[in-house]
Amino acid sequence: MFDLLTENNQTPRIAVFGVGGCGCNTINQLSQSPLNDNAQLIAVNTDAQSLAASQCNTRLQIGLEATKGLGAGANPQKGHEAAQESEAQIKELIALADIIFITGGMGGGTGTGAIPFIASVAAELNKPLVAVVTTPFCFEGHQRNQLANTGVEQLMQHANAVIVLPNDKLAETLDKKITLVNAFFESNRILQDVLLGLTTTISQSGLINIDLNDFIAVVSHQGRAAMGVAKQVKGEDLQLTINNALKNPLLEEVDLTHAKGAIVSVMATEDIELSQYNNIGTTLNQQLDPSALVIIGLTIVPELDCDLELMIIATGIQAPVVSSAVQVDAATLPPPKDRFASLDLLNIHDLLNEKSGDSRNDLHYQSELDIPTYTRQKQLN
Ligand SMILES: Nc1nc2c(ncn2[C@@H]2O[C@H](COP(=O)(O)OP(=O)(O)OP(=O)(O)O)[C@@H](O)[C@H]2O)c(=O)[nH]1
Repeated sequence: MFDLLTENNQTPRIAVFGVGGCGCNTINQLSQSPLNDNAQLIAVNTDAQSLAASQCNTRLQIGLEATKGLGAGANPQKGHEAAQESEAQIKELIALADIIFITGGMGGGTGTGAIPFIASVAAELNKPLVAVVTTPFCFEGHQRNQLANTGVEQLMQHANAVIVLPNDKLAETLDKKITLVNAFFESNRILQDVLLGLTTTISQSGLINIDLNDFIAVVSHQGRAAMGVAKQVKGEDLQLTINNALKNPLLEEVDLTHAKGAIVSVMATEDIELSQYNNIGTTLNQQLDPSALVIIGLTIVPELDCDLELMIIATGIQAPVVSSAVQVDAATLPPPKDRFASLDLLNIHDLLNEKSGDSRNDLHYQSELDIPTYTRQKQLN
């Protein structure tokens, strides 16, 4: 049913699980990107039809008995049972990797129920796991938002780090007139970029390396994680770039002073000055918990089209999160029933699959979303 890379080489083996409709969409789009050979994409779903449309080589249908291949019907309990039923296959896939990334949308049945279960299996096998999940749009209703919040809480009990990207925040960055399908598609591009950034960070050999052990040391602080990306254009103040990365509008508003660790990946031309490099470390140390472990990797990219690019992942954030999902005012919403039925999402998923097939050479979108250079360069090669 699946075939995972087992080659024993120096670079860590990364398994990227996309779970449920949203997770499978994201890794479908990710499968179009030039990923390192050490990263294996694994589509996991209860929905046989959606899985059949996946472009990933490794596909795992979970819970054949529990769901009959028809999805979990927005019931996280069903999603959990489905993953439990397929525990043996999940274990086998996790055992083959050194680090696990997992992505999906919280608020439905499969992702919300199965992602925390998969994270618990990884914890049992002592494999580090970083989750990147979305929370529903406000218009999806109070019920989905509540399911999503419960799912995130459960996930945090098992994952090393949980990066939450609220769909509303993703939408804020898009044109107000964007169609619903395009909003999902573009938000998947952002998810895709976060995952690509993560896998690249630990696969790349730089001048100052971030190796797997560094990465694990920082993500080992359980709790929320936040990730920001920014570019320093020529002549811009470095401080401004660092602040832009720390105040990434895509992420939940987290208080970084509670962060216990940070991984910083710097891409720069060979002109980078020692003082600039030091400045990044000093600024971050001022913004984070004084005891935070900060690791800064540096990769020289001679043909970089800006002075430098920063990717910051802050981990171990335990303080309450100001989340748009939590702030939903039930009184302003129509009756608390699920207005975003899974059937609608399925249709959207079909359209997204078609769209991701169409977009392989669509560099117009990429420049619009300011995809980091390491992604673009690989795509152009
Ligand atoms: N950004 C983004 N969010 C999505 C996408 N599809 C679904 N979502 C979000 O993820 C939540 C869960 O939807 P799905 O992933 O389709 O649900 P599921 O986990 O497959 O669960 P079931 O359909 O109940 O089996 C939704 O409420 C949306 O907020 C997508 O393609 N992109």
